[in-house]
Amino acid sequence: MLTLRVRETMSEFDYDLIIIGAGVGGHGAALHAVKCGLKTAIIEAKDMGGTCVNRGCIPSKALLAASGRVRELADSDHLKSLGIAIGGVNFDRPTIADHANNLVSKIRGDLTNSLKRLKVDTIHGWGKIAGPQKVSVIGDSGEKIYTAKDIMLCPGSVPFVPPGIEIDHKTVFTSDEAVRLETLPKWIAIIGSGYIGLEFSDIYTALGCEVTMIEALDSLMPGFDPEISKIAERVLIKPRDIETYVGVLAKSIKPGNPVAIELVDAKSKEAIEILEVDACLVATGRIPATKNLGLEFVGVELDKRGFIAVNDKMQVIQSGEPVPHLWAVGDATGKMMLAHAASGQGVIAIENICNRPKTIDYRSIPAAAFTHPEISYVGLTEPQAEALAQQEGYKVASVKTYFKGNSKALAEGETEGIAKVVYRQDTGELLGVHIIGIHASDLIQEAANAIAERQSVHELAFRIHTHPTLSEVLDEAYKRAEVAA
Ligand SMILES: Cc1cc2nc3c(=O)[nH]c(=O)nc-3n(C[C@H](O)[C@H](O)[C@H](O)COP(=O)(O)OP(=O)(O)OC[C@H]3O[C@@H](n4cnc5c(N)ncnc54)[C@H](O)[C@@H]3O)c2cc1C
Ligand SMILES: NC(=O)c1ccc[n+]([C@@H]2O[C@H](COP(=O)([O-])OP(=O)(O)OC[C@H]3O[C@@H](n4cnc5c(N)ncnc54)[C@H](O)[C@@H]3O)[C@@H](O)[C@H]2O)c1
Repeated sequence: MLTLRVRETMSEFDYDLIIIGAGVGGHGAALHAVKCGLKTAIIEAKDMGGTCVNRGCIPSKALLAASGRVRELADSDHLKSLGIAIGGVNFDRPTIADHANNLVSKIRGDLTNSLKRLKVDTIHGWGKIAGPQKVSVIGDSGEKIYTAKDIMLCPGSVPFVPPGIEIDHKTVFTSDEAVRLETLPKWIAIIGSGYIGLEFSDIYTALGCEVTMIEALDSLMPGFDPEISKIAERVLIKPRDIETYVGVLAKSIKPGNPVAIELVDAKSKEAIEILEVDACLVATGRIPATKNLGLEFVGVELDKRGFIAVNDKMQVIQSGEPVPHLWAVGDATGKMMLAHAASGQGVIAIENICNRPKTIDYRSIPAAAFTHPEISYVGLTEPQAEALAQQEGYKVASVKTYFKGNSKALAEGETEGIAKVVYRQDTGELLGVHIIGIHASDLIQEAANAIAERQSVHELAFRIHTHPTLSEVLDEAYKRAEVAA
């Protein structure tokens, strides 16, 4: 059946599927498309692997790994409590930067080869829709038109720089430059306390920089469950060389030596002060890279914020209706700006293209900040769960367990942190799990799997966990919830 279908489309179109953008969204979709027997091409204008591989997850995690070791080895009290004494720790900034750059090259090479091996055609150039089932690519040798039964848009996102902020890429820069770690400024301001602000404050402070963090909203790390944000502030901010401003807007930033940052009250817009620092990282969110995609040739308009509207099957939507043979995944859809969400959406789109209807379940997609210790979550925060419960007419409960009560955490001497489980009081259904503590990014997966299955704490409390492991922090939480429910 499948072979016949592919042969039919091959006679009619150049490809079964053309993907625009070879980030993790496009790459994940391409791998799955080949498994489904689709003749596939992927178009990339810049670097294979997109943001995650070249300017995002990969280099930032390499920097966090190296700077995390420095932090650990510099913590003489912690080492002493384990009976270890070392004579100080030295590091070499360029070698740490090389570690990140080399990892980027390796992973970009692996990703490119994986597409070659699977006979996915890689086309370099700017891809855009030229009409229904038609794509134009402008590359070094001019414009070429290709036809495809289905087209998938995966153009990703770029850093958002608020008006008034001038970027010179040297003294005032975004994560695109920060991941290269070309300097270690003595004093750096970080605008925004989201994922990037938090991860880079971890890197910079471990490597001896003084940080000033400026957040426009009323609390730091506003995206996390409020209880987790509070603990994160106590563990990741207060004990470190980090000064914070909340409810404060960076109204203008002028690059130079020093960098001048005009701070105003976020609500009243009253002037606060001019801050002078050595450098500034602007980490104020990301915007979709959706300009010049030729959407007008198929009558599609972007939403108000510039995202491509999609349904849960990843079909592009116009006026509430799916546009035939047009799909979009990844950051450009504005759902969850995470690498695994992008590739997960890609897989869902391919399943639907192959007539195996599937929808994406955002509730069960986990997220993590790779700080020391880490933060992770899946599902709803407690305030989100409360709001939903009020609409749907049930009550929400939550329980907490502490890393300081866990044998493995005690053995490691890493006892900061909690796991918080949010669930429906009537059925025990797990609604959200939030963790801050050592290896939180790995611990969250079992909760994500449980939420995907809409499991209840009544079932989860009977799952046997290995002893002694950090996973018992969650085991204990499920057991407490089962008793309380
Ligand atoms: C500093 C940083 C750290 C991050 N860390 C993590 C992390 O630890 N975990 C995590 O899950 N996520 C992380 N993210 C987020 C993650 O990188 C993104 O969610 C992910 O890269 C989105 O993938 P995508 O395929 O949608 O888009 P992108 O990765 O942005 O890829 C889009 C690609 O499309 C190309 N393109 C765009 N338009 C066209 C066109 N018209 N023609 C041809 N090519 C085009 C672009 O050049 C680009 O290569 C991080 C992001 C940053 C910035
Ligand atoms: N570990 C991870 O998974 C990871 C790591 C890094 C980035 N990312 C992804 O990249 C995206 C971008 O990260 P981010 O940290 O830039 O965005 P973010 O949306 O997480 O945080 C941006 C913060 O900046 C604040 N802000 C905006 N304008 C401001 C101003 N003028 N002055 C002061 N504060 C201001 C916002 O209130 C917000 O708290 C995230 O959405 C995330 O999905 C993920």
